[in-house]
Amino acid sequence: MSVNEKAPIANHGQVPHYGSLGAGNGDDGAGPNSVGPEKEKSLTFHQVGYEVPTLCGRRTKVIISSCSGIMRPGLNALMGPTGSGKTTLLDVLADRKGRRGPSGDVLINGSRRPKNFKCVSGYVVQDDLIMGSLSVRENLAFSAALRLPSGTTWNQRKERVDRVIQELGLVSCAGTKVGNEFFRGVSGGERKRTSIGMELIIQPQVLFLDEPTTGLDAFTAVSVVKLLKRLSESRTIILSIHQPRYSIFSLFSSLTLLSRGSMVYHGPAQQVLPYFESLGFPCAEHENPADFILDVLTTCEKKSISNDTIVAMDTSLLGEEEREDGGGGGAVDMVERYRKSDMYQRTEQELGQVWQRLEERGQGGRLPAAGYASSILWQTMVVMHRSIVGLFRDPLSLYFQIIIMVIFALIIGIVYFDLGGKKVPLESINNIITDRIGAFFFMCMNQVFSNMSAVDLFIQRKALFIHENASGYYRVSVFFFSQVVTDLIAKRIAPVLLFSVITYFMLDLDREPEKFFIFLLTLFLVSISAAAITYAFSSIANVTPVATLLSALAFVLSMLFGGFFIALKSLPVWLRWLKYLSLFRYGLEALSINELRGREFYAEGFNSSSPCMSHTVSVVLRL
Ligand SMILES: Nc1ncnc2c1ncn2[C@@H]1O[C@H](COP(=O)(O)OP(=O)(O)OP(=O)(O)O)[C@@H](O)[C@H]1O
Repeated sequence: MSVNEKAPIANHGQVPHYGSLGAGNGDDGAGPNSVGPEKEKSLTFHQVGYEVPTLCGRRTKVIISSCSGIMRPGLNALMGPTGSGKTTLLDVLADRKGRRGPSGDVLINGSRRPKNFKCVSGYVVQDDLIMGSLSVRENLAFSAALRLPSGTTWNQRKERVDRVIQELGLVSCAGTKVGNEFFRGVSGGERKRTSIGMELIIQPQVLFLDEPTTGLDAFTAVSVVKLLKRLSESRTIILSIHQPRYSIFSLFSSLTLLSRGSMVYHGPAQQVLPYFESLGFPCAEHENPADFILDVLTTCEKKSISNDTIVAMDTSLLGEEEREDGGGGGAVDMVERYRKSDMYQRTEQELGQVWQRLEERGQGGRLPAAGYASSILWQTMVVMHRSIVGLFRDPLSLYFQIIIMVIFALIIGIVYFDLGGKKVPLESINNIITDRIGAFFFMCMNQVFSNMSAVDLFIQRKALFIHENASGYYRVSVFFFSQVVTDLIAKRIAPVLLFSVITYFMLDLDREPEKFFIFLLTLFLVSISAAAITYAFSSIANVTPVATLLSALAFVLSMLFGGFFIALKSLPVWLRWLKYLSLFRYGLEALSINELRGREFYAEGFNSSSPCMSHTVSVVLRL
């Protein structure tokens, strides 16, 4: 029994449910192009295109153009040679390409897609973006916690998770960690099924999958597509796929073929070979249909790119007409021929009727906007809980941060050990200030540069965040807040506390409790400010080296204008304002004033410069 059939959870009005998209599974002979009373129970797309600006920005590059069709409940495959636009079309249909770029209309059950369609549809990305340090069950529970309506009880959520685990055959590995690049977890097939399960939690009526068989061995790939076939009995599944073997191809209900961004076939998968044969491309008896189709399309594409390449091309794959006319036309011909086919005309006619009905309904043609299923507070709690669990499951970076901080504190403590109380030897009188300022400078430097470890904070999980945010798990602010708070408490604040205690007492700084807390607060603030700079670069950069270099540049400039290496008054006037941006300046000044203001130091000893050699002097230094 499918997940959908057993669903007992009431929809509490937060996530619109669009009802069944139709009972047919695409194998009932109706096919995607049939005209009939069920035609609106589907996803239809009308003249869909996608363009991106070129590098020079003045012109646009067309990635897909004028794609129209109908996807009914069943397994709808998008196929085509590499770079033909499968993923782009899938993303446009799933409303994942933003506002600029896509054109055309996508309708669900004959109505315009709701705003935030992402919240009510499922999308499984090619790379299986799931948290590796959590188990299969924990990942599914995370999805259930955020994507089921807020009125859902804890038991109902658990029940839904259990059912998905059973449905997808994940019972034996439910408690196993998914795994990541550092440690092995579940198998590739189990990981893919977990990704599918993350989306099935919300029982989407439309499920998109980008190349779900990539990276899987042949047997696992077949079992995953068989699973999808079973799930497609009650929902529309649209998947892009590159070159499936026959056992997978035979499971498809409908097939959409793309060539260089245009559709060259859209109809029942079983009719594609007769269609190609009618164009003069007969498939050999034992040839895999998918291989054959891609060979034909690739050959035609190559042919249209350059007539020179036809010399090296396997012309046996061309139709009779192409062989006779010496190879003109190519992919353009395939598009033109499809547009002249009965299949295309039938689809257009049916789409026309759907469109007409939409226009008759006037303004009521859009489905109610979908929203986030849970409140911002709940999202923050759930995402933060996952961050904390993830941190403690993989605590190496946390331990390392603490160990490095302790080592640095001990080094500073040893080098500047016992800077002395009130009384110092006369020959050290000059060192009272310089040693302290030197120690404070190194403390600030340590606090600032140790935050370089935060450059990965937003880069490491960027892909996961983009996917989850695009799928309507949580808001951007929720992710930002949860990541920052977890990182600050665990990796910034706790190590500073240790560092402060060790250095303060080893250096024997002023023992007044108030001064110790100001010292601690100053180091906290320096550390947090440096972390904030690193977070900013981590958010805007896509790769760690760029974020690291930008952070290092900011810190070095901050150090330069901190007043330690050069007196700020010696700087050129037009550069002096930079001191206001220097973390080091604020940190150094605060620590120095805290330690030195109002203190008195006594120096006593033998004065060698005195003409009277036995004279003893005492100096009182008041600051
Ligand atoms: N934002 C973009 N800017 C420039 N070119 C793009 C952009 N997005 C896609 N393309 C180009 O559009 C074409 C189609 O890309 P798409 O990823 O949709 O193809 P695909 O059929 O899924 O390919 P594959 O099978 O290799 O994954 C490719 O040539 C790609 O380089």
